[in-house]
Amino acid sequence: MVLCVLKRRLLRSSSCAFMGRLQRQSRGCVYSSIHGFSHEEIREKLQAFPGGSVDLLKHDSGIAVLTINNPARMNAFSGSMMVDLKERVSQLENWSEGKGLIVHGAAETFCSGSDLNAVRAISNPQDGMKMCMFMQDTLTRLLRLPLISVALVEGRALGGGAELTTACDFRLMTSGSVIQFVHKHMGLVPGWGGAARLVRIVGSQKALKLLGGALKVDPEFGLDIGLADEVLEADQGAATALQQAENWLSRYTKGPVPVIHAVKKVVLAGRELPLSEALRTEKEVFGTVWGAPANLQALASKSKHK
Ligand SMILES: CC[C@H](C(=O)O)C(=O)SCCNC(=O)CCNC(=O)[C@H](O)C(C)(C)COP(=O)(O)OP(=O)(O)OC[C@H]1O[C@@H](n2cnc3c(N)ncnc32)[C@H](O)[C@@H]1OP(=O)(O)O
Repeated sequence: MVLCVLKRRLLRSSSCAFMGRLQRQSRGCVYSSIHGFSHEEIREKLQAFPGGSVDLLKHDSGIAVLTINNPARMNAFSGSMMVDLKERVSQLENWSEGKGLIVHGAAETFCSGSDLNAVRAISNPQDGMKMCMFMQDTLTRLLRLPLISVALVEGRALGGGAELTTACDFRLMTSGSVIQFVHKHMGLVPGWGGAARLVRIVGSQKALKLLGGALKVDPEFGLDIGLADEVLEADQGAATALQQAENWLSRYTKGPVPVIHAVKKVVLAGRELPLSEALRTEKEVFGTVWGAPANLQALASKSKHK
């Protein structure tokens, strides 16, 4: 009897710890006030550099489209767009029916990084650090969404735009597109978390070459080094690149929401956590799908995997 109660308490407390860990991991804030990070202060500073927008459209299919929208500046990120992006990510964190996300740029080009006009105005180290923390926080939360995400790269993804592509699970490149970490040419290194993520995607040797040489990655090179997952050729049937990206993504988002979320969570754990912690997380996530409706339905239907 006592043993049972103890066991139940232990289970409850370990499941609380697990939920806390998952929540921290999935909400994924990197910085807090201990790091001198004041969300409100930075937000106010960034709002002083307006222009463009970041737009979110959620489809009934469970796939949302996030559009970086500042075509007059090749979709460069103004300060207010950085704030917009954070708000859109918060909305996606609370989208319980969501399964997939496509991030793309307006007018057939991806994003040319930070708006250089804003960059020039805040080119002192203190403001640079604040912007860096703000964007690291946002892009980490973007990558940790329980959705399967794709960056659709048309035209150019430069500087911070290249970094944004690495905050998605996959990258699709259209013919003629280029991803380029131009930071070295600007006397910089990535600051939006792009270097850390790039190393995890292509490995440290290739990341060193891409950053050290500010190399232009075209679709063929992208596929070769594993930065691009697929090249979308111009479609004879006149499907737009966005429609092609939706078709591509829907292969991975087919199925019930809890199962897709579970898939993303176990992969995220494997990607980010030390093995023993990743295994524990996998066990806990497994516990949420084992015997759940989708599992019971599959068992009842005697499915064959031919
Ligand atoms: C380095 C890291 C840093 C960060 O992490 O925060 C950054 O991201 S800094 C930004 C890095 N990006 C750049 O330096 C891009 C500079 N721009 C270009 O190389 C070209 O404009 C290019 C290749 C994107 C497009 O060239 P194209 O000849 O096709 O068009 P235009 O040059 O005429 O560009 C049209 C229009 O857009 C303005 N533009 C482009 N990028 C930016 C930008 N990042 N910030 C502000 N404005 C940008 C460009 O000035 C033109 O405006 P216009 O008024 O017509 O002159």
